[in-house]
Amino acid sequence: MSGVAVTQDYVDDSITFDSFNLDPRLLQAINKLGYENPTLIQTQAIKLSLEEKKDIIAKASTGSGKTAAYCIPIVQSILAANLSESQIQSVVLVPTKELAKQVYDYLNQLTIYCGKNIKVLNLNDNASEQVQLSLIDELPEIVVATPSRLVTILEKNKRLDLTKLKYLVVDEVDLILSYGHEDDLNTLTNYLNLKQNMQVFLMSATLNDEVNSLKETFCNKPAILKLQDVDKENKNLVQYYIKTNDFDKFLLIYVILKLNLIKGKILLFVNDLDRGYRLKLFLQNFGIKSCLLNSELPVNSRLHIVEEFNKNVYNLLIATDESNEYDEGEEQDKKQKKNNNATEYGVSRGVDFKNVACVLNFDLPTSSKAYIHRVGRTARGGKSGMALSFVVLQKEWGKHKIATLPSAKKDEKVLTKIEKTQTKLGYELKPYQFDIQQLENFRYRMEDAFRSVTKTSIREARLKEIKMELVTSERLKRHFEENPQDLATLRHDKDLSKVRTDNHLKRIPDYLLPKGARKDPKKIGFVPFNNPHKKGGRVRKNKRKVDPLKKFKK
Ligand SMILES: Nc1ncnc2c1ncn2[C@@H]1O[C@H](COP(=O)(O)OP(=O)(O)OP(=O)(O)O)[C@@H](O)[C@H]1O
Repeated sequence: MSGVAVTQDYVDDSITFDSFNLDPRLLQAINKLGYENPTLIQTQAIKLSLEEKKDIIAKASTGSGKTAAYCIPIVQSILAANLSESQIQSVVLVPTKELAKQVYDYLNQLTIYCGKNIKVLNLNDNASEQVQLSLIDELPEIVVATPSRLVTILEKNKRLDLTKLKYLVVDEVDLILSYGHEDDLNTLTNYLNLKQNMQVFLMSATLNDEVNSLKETFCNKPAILKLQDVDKENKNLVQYYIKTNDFDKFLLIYVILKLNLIKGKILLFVNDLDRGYRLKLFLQNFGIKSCLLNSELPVNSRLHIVEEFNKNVYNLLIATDESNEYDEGEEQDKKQKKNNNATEYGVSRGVDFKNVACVLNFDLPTSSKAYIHRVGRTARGGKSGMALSFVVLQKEWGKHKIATLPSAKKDEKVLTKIEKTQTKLGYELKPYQFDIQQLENFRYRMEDAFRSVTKTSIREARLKEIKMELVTSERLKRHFEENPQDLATLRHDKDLSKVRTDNHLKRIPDYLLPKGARKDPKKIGFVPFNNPHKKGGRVRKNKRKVDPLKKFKK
């Protein structure tokens, strides 16, 4: 990731990494990553951890560099201790396999110049149990795992000794707790020498009440870092919403994508599995390619999809966010909570998606917290980004049965909460003004395409996709290490079962385009969509550069 920088707001440019007295091997790796200055959370965490040996509870914005904030002190301490015999010194707990791989890869980058002095093991990779056991016997200095995986291995294999552990990290701690890993964490306490020469890091962009109980169990007078508020004047994330109805969401997305109204890569969120397939099939009618990311896909495919998306192979990723988190005070249905445990929720939470221009909430999340994590997938790594959310008006909800999503009934309520939280963080959500009349030209084509996607076609597509991905996943498994080049041919954005031959829908006839765009297709992105007569209906001129929603001009 050389040349990449986090959003300037977070960077602590009064300090350089040299000032932490880090081992030259680590400094060189940080250099290679392209980091010039530490972020605020990194400065604080590195100092507190290395100089004061403090336990740390950190709440810092998405994309503010929390991973390095705990990885750098860990790697530094291991190098400084220079133990003659290796031993398992650190455990990093993360909520998903995706994050396990991400943190594992990151640690490998940080330790690239450390030779065999630091071995990192990902307990959630695909290696067979035999292989994993032999890797455990090699006593890796750092182990990355989900809590459930770690506990399974601990219970099965007495060779995994964590009594000499020096560092324990729980990343995305509120998510780990919200979704039933408490039992695993409690079991884990039996295998640790808690509060005895062990430093603990609890990290997240959002924290909940349950973190307090964890604090009592695991931490010893922790330093609590809250680095949420950044410079209010200099925001790289612009946020819009559109109030609409269930059915018109499909019209909006069709027009936005077909007319290329958003420049750059889009990460689109839907709230349930079938909707992801419905949307993909619907867009397929117009020749719009997309790639799905959901918990049902084999993990290898998921990892590969994220990797390829980060390499800009796909422009549109439809992620299913089944987390359905609730804000504090909102009673969460017990059944729902159980369901969340069963599925592997949050395939996108915490994932370091690169260069996402727009997070598009096709379905609004159910909580302001989930919103923070979703929109935090953009405006990372020094880039600007936008979030656009479709919000279903309560009075419109349920009028179009097939297009309706149960959670959307509360969209307006959730939006109010989101606005409140974002205001606290110094952000503002603006209504995206446009002239709905101009969309109407596209309505019959949208309806045509919508009708072609039936329940049966969704079911078939889902089955086909999983079969396809299982095959891909097997190939990925075998080839992941040996032939990375081969992977390029394994695309995940292929069309799903043909719903109908809809070639006529793929092309937009000239007469349907707003005047400014006719005859010159290149002009499409600059067509007026806003009603210029409406107050506030235009995007301000000087916003054009940072605003990925293109301005329309006659
Ligand atoms: N000091 C730095 N300078 C430049 N870039 C950095 C720095 N620290 C981290 N980054 C980069 O910023 C991006 C975001 O970092 P990271 O994934 O750790 O964020 P996070 O705080 O964990 O976010 P989330 O809460 O969403 O998981 C990564 O691509 C990372 O490599």
